Amino acid sequence: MLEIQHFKKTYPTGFHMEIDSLHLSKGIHLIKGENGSGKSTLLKSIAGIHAFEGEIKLDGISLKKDPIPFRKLVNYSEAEPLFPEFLSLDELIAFVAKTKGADNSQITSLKEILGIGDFSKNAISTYSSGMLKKAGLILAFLGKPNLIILDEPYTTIDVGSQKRLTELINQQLQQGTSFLLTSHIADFEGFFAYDSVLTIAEGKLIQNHE
Ligand SMILES: Nc1ncnc2c1ncn2[C@@H]1O[C@H](COP(=O)(O)OP(=O)(O)OP(=O)(O)O)[C@@H](O)[C@H]1O
Repeated sequence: MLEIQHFKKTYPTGFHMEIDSLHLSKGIHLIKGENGSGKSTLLKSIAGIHAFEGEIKLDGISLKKDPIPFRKLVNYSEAEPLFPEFLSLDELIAFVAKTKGADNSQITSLKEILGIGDFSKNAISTYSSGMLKKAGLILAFLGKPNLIILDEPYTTIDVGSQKRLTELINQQLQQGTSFLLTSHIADFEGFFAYDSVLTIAEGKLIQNHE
């Protein structure tokens, strides 16, 4: 599903990340690591947000050679999403749904599962941290992506929403979508039957348990 070759990323602050070779099969994968180890850097690179050296391919499509087809296959939810404050979530959903090919029935169903009520009509500037997280999550599920990347999906959402999110991820997995997740929740390894668990430390992949 996902292939990474000769990956390098350096920030001006001095942080350096390097992964020589990584291949992840179709399914669900967990990325673990301490604060500042490089998890979000890797996820943002795979999502096409950060420039990097090397090659990233999803189902044979290269992010560098075919950036638009690649981005159509990957959806991403940030750990701490930021959106233009003057827009409402409904406006954001309408925009992303058009680019990702999501229909109204999918939008209605996702809103119900994630517990997104009338607040989606209001400007983002009025949202609580949980509402903002739900905004990032719903956008990541729109359309039919091959890979959904969720950075810290469970932080700040309530317990009921956490349970429904777990069901949603399992449902999408059965329909053939792959997932790449990170979490600092202590028992997160027990949440899903992961196909692999990767550990990152100081910008290096130190373990890859199949
Ligand atoms: N835009 C940036 N510019 C410069 N340095 C950055 C930038 N983003 C991240 N870093 C640095 O890169 C390193 C890795 O950060 P990253 O956000 O990938 O870690 P993380 O594993 O996701 O951490 P956390 O668990 O705290 O979310 C850190 O040292 C951080 O300071």
